[in-house]
Amino acid sequence: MDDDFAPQVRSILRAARERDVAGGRVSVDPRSLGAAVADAKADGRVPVIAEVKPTSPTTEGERRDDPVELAEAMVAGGASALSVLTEPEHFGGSTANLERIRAAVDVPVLRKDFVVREAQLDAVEADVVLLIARFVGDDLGRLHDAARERGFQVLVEVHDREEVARALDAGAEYIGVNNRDLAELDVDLGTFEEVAPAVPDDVTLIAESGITSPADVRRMRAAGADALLVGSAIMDGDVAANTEALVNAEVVEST
Ligand SMILES: O=C(O)c1ccccc1NCC(=O)[C@H](O)[C@H](O)COP(=O)(O)O
Repeated sequence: MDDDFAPQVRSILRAARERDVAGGRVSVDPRSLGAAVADAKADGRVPVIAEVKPTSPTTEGERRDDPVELAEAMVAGGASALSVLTEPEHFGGSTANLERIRAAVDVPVLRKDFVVREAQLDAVEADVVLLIARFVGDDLGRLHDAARERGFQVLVEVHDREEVARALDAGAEYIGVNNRDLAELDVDLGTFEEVAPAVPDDVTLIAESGITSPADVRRMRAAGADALLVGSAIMDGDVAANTEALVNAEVVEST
């Protein structure tokens, strides 16, 4: 299976498989992601999940600002929820960052990492955890159940319609379609447009990766996205202003 992935992704997976977790089982009382998305829609804001992403295999350099200050600026810019990278080797993240951010803000916080074993769910409390269908293979249902038993909401990330079917079999209530192809690391917003019709209306559907402008936001929303997960375009420059521009992408100017 790993041969299908770009070398950077194979390296991420190797590191994920080797990462140990000390400590006991977590039990989470989560802030509702569904309610945060619904509140934004009711206010005429685009539901944006802004990502604290210090670096990545496809980003040059690393943003070294205090992650809590970045997170607070994203919330000030209108983000409905945050995604926080906890993967240390390739994304400059940490579980400590997530703990500090979750204590500082009142919006739901997604733990963005590459969980491949049940024990890794216990690394830190978060409102939502990510499971990547392509990485966990046949373990998706078991890991989804294990995460739900701990109280987490679960975002299942998919890249094609076959993975949507597997996510639904696992009981997914939140599905993210990643526009970034983990085999090649190419980004194509057409992926979301192709896959979204396979997701039932009662699932909260999130468009992930490659969203860089208000026009991209409108394109993903027109294709059925309930919410958008945006990292690089928010992290590049003034994070509050960048978030605000995407959150207000559907505001019609009155003259
Ligand atoms: O972002 C990367 O370079 C990357 C490389 C390999 C595997 C995963 C990667 N990103 C993970 C993500 O899911 C994104 O951080 C997230 O969807 C935001 O994407 P973007 O808005 O394009 O930064």
